[in-house]
This record gives sequence, C-alpha cells and structure tokens, in this order.
Amino acid sequence: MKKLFNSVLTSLKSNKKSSRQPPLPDPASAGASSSGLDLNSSAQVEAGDGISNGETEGQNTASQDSANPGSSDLESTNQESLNQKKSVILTGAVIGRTANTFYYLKVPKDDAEKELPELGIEARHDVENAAQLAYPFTLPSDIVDTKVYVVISTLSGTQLATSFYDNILAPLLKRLKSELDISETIHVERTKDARSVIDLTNTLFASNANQGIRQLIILLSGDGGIVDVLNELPTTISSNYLPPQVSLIPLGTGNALAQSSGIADETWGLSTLARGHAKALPTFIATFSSGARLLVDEARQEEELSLKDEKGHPYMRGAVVCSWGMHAGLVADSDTAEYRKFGVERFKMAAKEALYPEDGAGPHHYKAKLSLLPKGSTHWKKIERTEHAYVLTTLVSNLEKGFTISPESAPLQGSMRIVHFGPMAGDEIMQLMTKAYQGGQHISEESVSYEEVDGVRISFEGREDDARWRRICVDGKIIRLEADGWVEIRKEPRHLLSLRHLSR
Ligand SMILES: Nc1ncnc2c1ncn2[C@@H]1O[C@H](COP(=O)(O)OP(=O)(O)OP(=O)(O)O)[C@@H](O)[C@H]1O
Repeated sequence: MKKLFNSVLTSLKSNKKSSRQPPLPDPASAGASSSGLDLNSSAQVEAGDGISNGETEGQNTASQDSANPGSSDLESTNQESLNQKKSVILTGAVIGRTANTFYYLKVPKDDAEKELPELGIEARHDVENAAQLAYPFTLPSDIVDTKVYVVISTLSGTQLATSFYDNILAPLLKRLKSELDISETIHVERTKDARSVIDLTNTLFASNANQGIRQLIILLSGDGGIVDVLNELPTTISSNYLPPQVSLIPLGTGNALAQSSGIADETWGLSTLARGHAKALPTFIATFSSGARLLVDEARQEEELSLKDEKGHPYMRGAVVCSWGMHAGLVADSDTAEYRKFGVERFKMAAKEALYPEDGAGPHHYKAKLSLLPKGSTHWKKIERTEHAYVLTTLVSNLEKGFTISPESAPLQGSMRIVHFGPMAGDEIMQLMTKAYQGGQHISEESVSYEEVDGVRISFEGREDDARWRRICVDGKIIRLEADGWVEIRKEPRHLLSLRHLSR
C-alpha cells in the first residue's frame, strides 16, 4: 500500500515540485512509525453537530500539512497501483498519512471500473472537504438505536489517535449522523491519564451493559484499550447483560488483536466500523496468587488488582496474550515514554538487550514449574524442564504485524495455544524469533513446543530471587508475583465483550 499511495500522490502532485518527503508508512502498521506527528494538526467538528466531547475540544489550528501531502519519487510504481486497483476500490475510503497529518483519497463510486490514474482521485487534508468524502464508504446503519461512544487513547502507540480522530473520524461521524438522521449525541472522550478508559468503563459502559443497553465503543487505541475495558466489565453479570460492542481503530504499538483478526487494514479499521458485525471476543482469565501486584507508571508504582475471584485471588482478563519469560520482560522493559517513541521497534530493541545483556552472561534462565492442561483433558501435565526462556499463552496469531507467534490461531476462534522453549544462546533465540517473522515457522523447530491448551500454570516456588524474573504480561500490562507466587490461565467461558468484525 505504501508504494500505491506514493504512486497515486505522484500523479496528484505532478505539477508540484518534488519534495522528496519520506515515503508514507504502511497504514496497517501505523503504530510502527517513528515519525513525529504534529498533534496540533487537529480540527474540530463544529458545535451543534451532535458530537460531544467529554472535555474541551482541541484547538482548530491551521497547521495541517495541506501544502505537501506526500512523496513524489515513485513513478515506477504506477503499474503496481493498477494491479492493486481492486483492493483499493473494495476497501472504499483509502487513507494515507504524511509525517504531519492523515488524509483521504477519494475513489468516486461511478468510476470504480476505470484505471486508477483516470479516476480523478483527490487528496484532501482539510476537514471541511474531508467531511464530504464518505462515499464509497458504506455507513453502518446498525448503529441506529445504539449509544455510540468514541474513546481516543491519546498516548497509544506513537500518539496518532488524536490526529486520526480530528482529521478522519470526526468528519465521517458527522456525515453518518446526518445521513442516518441520528439525533442522539455521539460522546467523545480523550484519555487524560492511564485510568481514563478504566473509569469510563466503570461509570458508563459496565452499567449500560448490565442494563441491556446497546452500545458501540469506537476505540482508537492498541490492545491496552481493550484490556482496560475488559477488566472493568462487571464480575456479576445480570440476566439483561448485553456485551458492549467495540469497533477497534488500531492505533497502538503492536495492535495484536487487530492484526490477528484482520481489522488492521488499509483503512485503519474503518472498513470494520462501516461494514462489520458484532462477534464475541474470546477472552481468558489469568488468576494470580494473593501477592500479585500490577506495575504502573513505568514500574515506579504498584497497585493491587481490582478483580478478585470467590477465593479472594486477584485475576485479570485478557484477549491477546499472557506470557512469562523473555516476552513479558521485553514488554515490561520497553514500556517507557523513551522507548515508546520508537513504535513497534521498541520490542526489538528490548529483545536485543534481553538476548545480549551487557554483562555477557547470555539470556536469563527463567526458573519455575510449568504445567499445562491439554485441550480436552482433565489432567494437568507437568513440563519436566524447570528452566525456560519463553512461555507464552495466546488467543491470537500475531503479536504485531508480521510476527506470527501462533500460526494456527484463527481470528476470534477462541482456541488458546502455548508456545514455550527452554534456555538457549542469544543467537539461537534470535533465529527462532526471526522464523516467527517468517510466517510462524518457529513452531516447526524441534526446540519449540506448541500446542492447544485449556489451561497453563506457572509456579515459582521460591526459584527466582529477583522479582524482575517474576513479571507476567497480560495484554501489555505487567503483573509482578511474589517469590512463591503463581499464575493460572484459563479460557473465560462467558461472552463479555463483542468486537466488530467483517465476518459474521
Ligand atoms: N493521556 C494518557 N496519559 C497516561 N496514560 C495514557 C493516556 N492515554 C492512554 N494511556 C495509556 O497508555 C496505554 C496505551 O496502551 P495501548 O495498548 O492502547 O497502546 P500500545 O501499548 O502502544 O499498543 P499495543 O498494546 O497494541 O502494543 C494504555 O495503558 C492507556 O491507559
């Protein structure tokens, strides 16, 4: 897609001087970009349009990059853009991004069969005009009689959510409201802190759900936004309970859920918003020993987990991954403002540090007892190996674009799989990870165990003195266990949340 955008823009800008801007990123991996986005390039929906902001609306600054939306150096890719014509038209609204702003490319409906260069495609980057560009983007009529919320997770990924809302989503919603004659206000919330989504779910989404109120949450975030919602949904669900429906606009770093379920496409999830349907989101429950603490504020503080089971054990819900060992370590170590600037590269940077520590000692040998409940079995199976490098339980196939950790996992299917292997040299682990980037080939390696499970249990039993090696990752959140702590992961049988998805 990147080349396609560049090529289209080349024809658009043929009368303009070559600016040799950096190439446009692949939109499906927006979070991966490290280019600085001008967050002032916002423009607000006018007052009185029925879209309300939970806080003061952004400034209507004139700093959009209208002068120069793209690169001009890829004439050679015209043929490629022709080859991709069908996907462009099928997708509908095509969205690109320069270093400074998101913008639309419009493909007029009546001209859909013509060649791309003849389409008179227009690049728009001013909001007033963009508001006119909804077609051939189909509008989701099933949102009538539904409470619609937009949640903008301002610090997700490389902080693109604000710009995406202001430049793309707000104009679309405005048009949607007028076309469908929706009188009810669409509520818009921009996160102010790490608790914003949690508080909103607690005060609004959870009680709506228990009262059986239909609601659609358009969530501009990564996996973290989903896990924040999930963990604030009621523990006791009423007989009226109606799972909230989330339409995910993947603007996080890894966007594992969106990448694995086909939501992260060249429209940044807008095709799912437009043409999707609610599907049950499979989830798991990770139950911990009582000393488990959630690490927050770049691990400077710790908190008790809010959910407790009937035995008083803390637990967390997740939809993507529960890991211990190298994966949890690199997610934890790279969750700082400094690392986050690098987008998805932060995981690779932290992985290198974990594989080749400065003291030259090699990757850590993680020590704990690991037991599995194989799918359909009632008997736990103890893994003989007591030292590990990588222990990862997942409901999804990809942890980020191209990183296929569980190639047999199908979108929203609900099967839980474990990938685990024992300690080895940094180079060997690196080779396995490289194979995961090659379509998930690591699972064919003899050193890697991969199977479908109904449960996983990790018990430290005092084998790890340093708390650093007792960190568990649940969908990007980090939970630290005590020296004799444990975690048990099971599938959640209940349908708590729906995800808008293109398949029925
Ligand atoms: N204004 C804010 N101040 C502090 N924290 C915020 C703010 N907005 C969002 N956050 C937090 O930032 C985190 C962003 O998580 P999210 O998963 O959306 O992005 P990510 O970690 O970059 O992506 P992914 O999980 O897909 O790799 C969430 O924990 C969220 O609570």
